[in-house]
Amino acid sequence: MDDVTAILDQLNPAQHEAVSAPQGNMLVLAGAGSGKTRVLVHRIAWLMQVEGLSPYAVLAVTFTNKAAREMRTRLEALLGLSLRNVWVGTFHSIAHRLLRTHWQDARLPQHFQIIDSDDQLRLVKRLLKENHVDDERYPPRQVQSFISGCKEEGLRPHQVDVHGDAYLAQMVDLYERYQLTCERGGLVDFGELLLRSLELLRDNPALLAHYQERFGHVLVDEFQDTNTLQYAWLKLLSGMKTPMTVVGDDDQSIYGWRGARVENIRRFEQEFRDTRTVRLEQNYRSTSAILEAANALISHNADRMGKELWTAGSRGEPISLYAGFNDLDEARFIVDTIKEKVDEGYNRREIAILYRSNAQSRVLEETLIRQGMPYRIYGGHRFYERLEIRNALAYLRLLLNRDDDASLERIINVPARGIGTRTVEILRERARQADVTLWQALHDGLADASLKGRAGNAIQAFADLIERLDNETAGMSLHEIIAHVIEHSCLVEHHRSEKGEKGQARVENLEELINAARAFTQGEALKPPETGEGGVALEAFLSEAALNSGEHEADEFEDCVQLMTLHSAKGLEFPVVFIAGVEEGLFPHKMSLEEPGRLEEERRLCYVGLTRAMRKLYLTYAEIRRMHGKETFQRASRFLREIPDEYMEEVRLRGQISRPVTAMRPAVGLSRQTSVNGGGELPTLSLGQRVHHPVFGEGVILNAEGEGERARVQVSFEGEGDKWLVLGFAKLTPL
Ligand SMILES: Nc1ncnc2c1ncn2[C@@H]1O[C@H](COP(=O)(O)OP(=O)(O)OP(=O)(O)O)[C@@H](O)[C@H]1O
Ligand SMILES: [Mg+2]
Repeated sequence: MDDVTAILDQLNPAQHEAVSAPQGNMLVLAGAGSGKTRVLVHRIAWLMQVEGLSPYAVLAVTFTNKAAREMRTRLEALLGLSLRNVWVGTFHSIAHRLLRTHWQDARLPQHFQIIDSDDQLRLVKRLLKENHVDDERYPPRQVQSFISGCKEEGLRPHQVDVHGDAYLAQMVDLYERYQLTCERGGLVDFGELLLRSLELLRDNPALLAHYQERFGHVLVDEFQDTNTLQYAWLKLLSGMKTPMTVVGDDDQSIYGWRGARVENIRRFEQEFRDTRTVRLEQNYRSTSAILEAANALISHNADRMGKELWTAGSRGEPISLYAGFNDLDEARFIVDTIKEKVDEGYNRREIAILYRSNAQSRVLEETLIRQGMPYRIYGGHRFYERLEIRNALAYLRLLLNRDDDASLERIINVPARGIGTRTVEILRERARQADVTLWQALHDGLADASLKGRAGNAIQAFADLIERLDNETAGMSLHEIIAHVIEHSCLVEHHRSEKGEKGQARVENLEELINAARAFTQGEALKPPETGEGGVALEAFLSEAALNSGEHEADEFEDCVQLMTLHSAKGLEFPVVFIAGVEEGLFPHKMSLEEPGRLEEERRLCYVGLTRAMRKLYLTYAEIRRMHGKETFQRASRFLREIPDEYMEEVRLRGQISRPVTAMRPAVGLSRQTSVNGGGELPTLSLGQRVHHPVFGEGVILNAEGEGERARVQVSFEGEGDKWLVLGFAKLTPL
């Protein structure tokens, strides 16, 4: 009985009940950190150990592959045996496994290929062109999301009701052609994995019976984020007979924008027979200050399923709130505080920095790198490794050096301009034979007319574009060059037309690259360049970017700070958590303010963020942030006001040399009328104030540091950009 004791030992009575309940349908509905995932793991162990279920008979669905690996490890530890045969995975990985095993029944070629969303988009564009469909009326991204949306709802082209609507009929026609092309090429997109495996089971009664027989129990974590298709898939697989255990939290439903249906929780209770609903109310993760703050925040949402959460833990430290002068100061505060925490004895991996938008990581990453603090971006790429950033950098590299083959290949058809892989192969072959670079081969091919027709025109247009960008940017400053190139190469437009969060994030990242360039020339962020303008600065900037992307890479097992978006933090926990950029427009994200229901989803995302913290939580925001290439004044997020004061404490600066002096720091929510310096003969200035300079003209004070004679201010001048000026010398007049 030792093993059974191990399974039940570390559970409270409600968890105990859930884990050891007789087999049947069960819904565990409970708030964050109440042990839902723990219950799921222990229930699997119980089913195997006590109910005698074979490892082969368990199907467990998790949200990420990492969660699946963790679940397997924890199970092996509980049961003391190796469990390579258990089916634990994400919906996609399980569907994939089914299709690989039964490719014939699924009417797929044996070596079918999975395509990602970029491949999918390329395919859609080709179809639009081949069929002479106007891509202004039917933007490729829209067609792509229409197709994915249909698949998520389980709809094949003939099942979409067009109601005589010509526009919709065209969409459906494209969907049909897309599907035909995929069938011919043996291509399977992500949505198809699920839909195809659903159809596989539905249309093969013998196979379905086999799996229904085989799986003795189906378990699902993070059930609140399942979509319509996933729900249908579970329903089919269980045949409403195989018992299911699902765990979830309606307050943590954060993927509505991707088709997740929180209603699935209620549907489950209604549709699955004799569902036992268990509520867990004790939170084991966080201090009571953190938990109460999260409870208060989420209470601002209407239409919740209602759950109570309490903790027996201590109140702990209050949540620290820090208002940075700007995003850089915010990052400095975070990294300095992390250093203190490490000195206090925390491991770096116990500390996480969470943010709403991907682009926010750039300033944080640079500050971490500068301070020699190893970090890892969880569930995503580091800033300089992101696809859109690498594309932009490839254009810039090509401006400096046409012979950079890797960069040329990377962007020759990005955004798509009709240069196919065959043309690129011809170029490559030519270059190899003549022993020249691709750029050279391309020119030779145009000169001797061996590249002609449509391909020739497209190549010519590309060569012209690069030359034109080069000419147009001559004499520009670094950030202007970058702004010009990302705009006129149409990279921004390319991603802007992408629907949803992903495209938005890519546009934000590109804009963030302009910010990086500005900061670079001001010597704020990366190493300051030796020489000032244009090409030289560009070269220095590109080298730094290359270094940033490779050199400081921490390997997976190194003890390093964890950076991730709030979305990817779901299900995880860390002793120390920072949430950066808690500002209106950023979090809640401005996109969410336009669509009904989205604000509540942002609030749930905030609830997810707060409840990741175990012992200490920091919320930070910047009063001035560079966004979309320019400085904007930011307001503290409404979410901060929704957390009662009693759980929060404002952090003020402790007057370190590398930071602005205390007197300059405006208090949270107060006006910025704080004195920049107290010196008698110097003018009294405040952040955000307009000033006049005899040479640079009018500008706004963005930042300040140092004291007395040595105090410096950063001023954003119209037309002159940002400059740091020493107050003692600069003749600034307040306006
Ligand atoms: N009975 C218990 N005794 C001690 N610690 C527990 C108990 N139950 C859960 N925990 C611990 O509490 C923390 C939260 O548990 P778990 O991650 O399972 O919660 P969850 O409900 O899945 O959270 P989330 O909603 O964030 O996914 C974990 O560190 C877990 O080990
Ligand atoms: Mg969990």
